[in-house]
Amino acid sequence: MAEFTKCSNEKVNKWLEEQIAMCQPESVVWIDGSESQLEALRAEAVSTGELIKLNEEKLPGCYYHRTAENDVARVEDRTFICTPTEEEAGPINNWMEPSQMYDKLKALYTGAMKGRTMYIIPYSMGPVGSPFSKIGIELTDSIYVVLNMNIMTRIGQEVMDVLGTDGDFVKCLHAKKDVNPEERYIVHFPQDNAIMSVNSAYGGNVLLGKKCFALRIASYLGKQEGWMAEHMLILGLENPQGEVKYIAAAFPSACGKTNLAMLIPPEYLQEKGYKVWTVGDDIAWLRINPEDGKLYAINPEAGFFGVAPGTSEKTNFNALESTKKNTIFTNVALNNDDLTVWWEGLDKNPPKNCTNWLGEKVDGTTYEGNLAHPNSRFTAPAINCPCISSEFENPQGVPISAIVFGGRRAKTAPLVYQARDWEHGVFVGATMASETTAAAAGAVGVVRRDPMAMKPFVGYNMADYFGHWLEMGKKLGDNAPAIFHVNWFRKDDEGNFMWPGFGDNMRVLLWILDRVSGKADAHDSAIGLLPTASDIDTTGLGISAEELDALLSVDKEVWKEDVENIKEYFAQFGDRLPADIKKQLEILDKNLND
Ligand SMILES: Nc1nc2c(ncn2[C@@H]2O[C@H](COP(=O)(O)OP(=O)(O)OP(=O)(O)O)[C@@H](O)[C@H]2O)c(=O)[nH]1
Ligand SMILES: O=C([O-])CC(=O)C(=O)O
Ligand SMILES: [Mn+2]
Repeated sequence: MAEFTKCSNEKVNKWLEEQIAMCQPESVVWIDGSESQLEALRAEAVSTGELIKLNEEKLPGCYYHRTAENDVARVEDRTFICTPTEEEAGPINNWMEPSQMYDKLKALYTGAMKGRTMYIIPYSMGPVGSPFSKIGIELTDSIYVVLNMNIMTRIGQEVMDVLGTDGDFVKCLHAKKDVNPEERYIVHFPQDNAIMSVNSAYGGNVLLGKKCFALRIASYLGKQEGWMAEHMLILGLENPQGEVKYIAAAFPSACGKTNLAMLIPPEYLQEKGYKVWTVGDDIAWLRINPEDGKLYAINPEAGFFGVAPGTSEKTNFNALESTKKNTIFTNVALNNDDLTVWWEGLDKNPPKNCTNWLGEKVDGTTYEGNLAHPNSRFTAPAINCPCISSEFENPQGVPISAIVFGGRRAKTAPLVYQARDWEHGVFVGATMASETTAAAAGAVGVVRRDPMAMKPFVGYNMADYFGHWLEMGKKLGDNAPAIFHVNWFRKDDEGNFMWPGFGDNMRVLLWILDRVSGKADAHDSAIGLLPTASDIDTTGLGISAEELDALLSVDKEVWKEDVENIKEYFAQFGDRLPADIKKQLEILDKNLND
């Protein structure tokens, strides 16, 4: 068995011994987080071709990587929640009895790291040492994973110092193996605080601090411990008086979280003094502060794992700026002449001498297909972001004034509406639906129900998760943030987006905050509280009153169809579905038929 240096925590040592015995790596290396160690790993990855060093003048500290053609997105049908009983995982998660799954995985991991190095990455989700942070240790045989985890989380010896001799940690094991999709598994054992990933090298499947820990395991812990782990961006909106209010928003993958989190207000609002500050772009951990009883959020991550295509100076200047140094690009196109990167939507100049995401040398100016994969990504340090919030490292988090749900709905959902109260808001979240995107393997553009944007990420029974939301509302009482629903993706009959989106979404955020502070009116409708069209500021937008009315319209017939779909969806939860959710469905049903 490969030698390894023991640490002062016996639980860690015991676990390491078992994993090393099973995976049989040739050598074992602790990641201490030092720049010299990371630099040596970058050089090694470049020497083997795992990474390509990009143009040092144009993209200092940046690297390029491609994953296998069959390994470019999360794989939901290979993702398992292995609770002791199937009931606990619930009807929308894949489940297998834990000991059976451990046996299956053991066969796959045995000898999986032969001839390779196992890296031990201690990492903290949340600022190191914050009372809200949690520690994981990921074992991996991929330098790419080490370097990405270094950007996405806080890693190294300082984390081991906080863990101490007796601290608990989430056990994360990743073996890249041979990326065989038939034997790919992303498995969570919530009761054991353990995650096992094998036969993939794609980010969402292998950066185990992110969706696996910070959402699936953390949502389970949150239910036990009375807090929430959510698929939410966090932004601060500063008004001309310099006051900042914070909004948390849950949208499914590739539905605009990173974009909204880094929004640049339209010019006329900038001139008035409005600003947006980014706290997080993907995940929020929310807790009730015992001192003031309000809901506070931290971003447990340290970087952005963002969708590259569609990111441009125009659509998301701040995200693009964030990728200008110390960033890893995955599955985008490479410009072979000057070693820079390109993706669809960056600009109108695809590189002529280009390597596409499949690794083929092509003429990018005439190539027919996508040069970058639609789910190609950048991994960028959050501190690169020009609008990173001064509260980004605040261990207490930021107070949340409004929660926003949203998805891609060509019809059905209006631009924005408000829930009547917390219970109704939980129902609005629970009945979210969205068209599928390239972020997960499978068909794109199919409407599916995605409660709170957590369908792929909830670590226990979804019905109990609704119950937990309701419970949190009871605890928050009058301090509960207002809840809204938005839809930037409504389409006209020709299939064009009706709302300009991006920076102009600020106009909707302003209505939301005006509602929170009691400055704006709303009128009740079958589905909730709708803005009066004149309350959405359309200055300089070039959108007519009729167009805005259409964006805010609620077609009862379309909604009635949706209700039938909701009923079917809820039926799978049987008696576990909370009574308050059933009651809200009856109210909606009645409102639509009145
Ligand atoms: N039409 C329209 N498209 C948008 C808007 N905001 C984002 N998009 C597009 O939606 C896609 C995904 O946006 P992101 O902000 O990366 O989505 P995300 O929710 O962060 O995705 P994940 O990182 O997968 O969780 C990109 O192609 C964007 O250009 C908008 O307001 N309107
Ligand atoms: O986890 C990933 O692969 C990327 C991501 O943010 C998502 O899919 O929501
Ligand atoms: Mn994102």
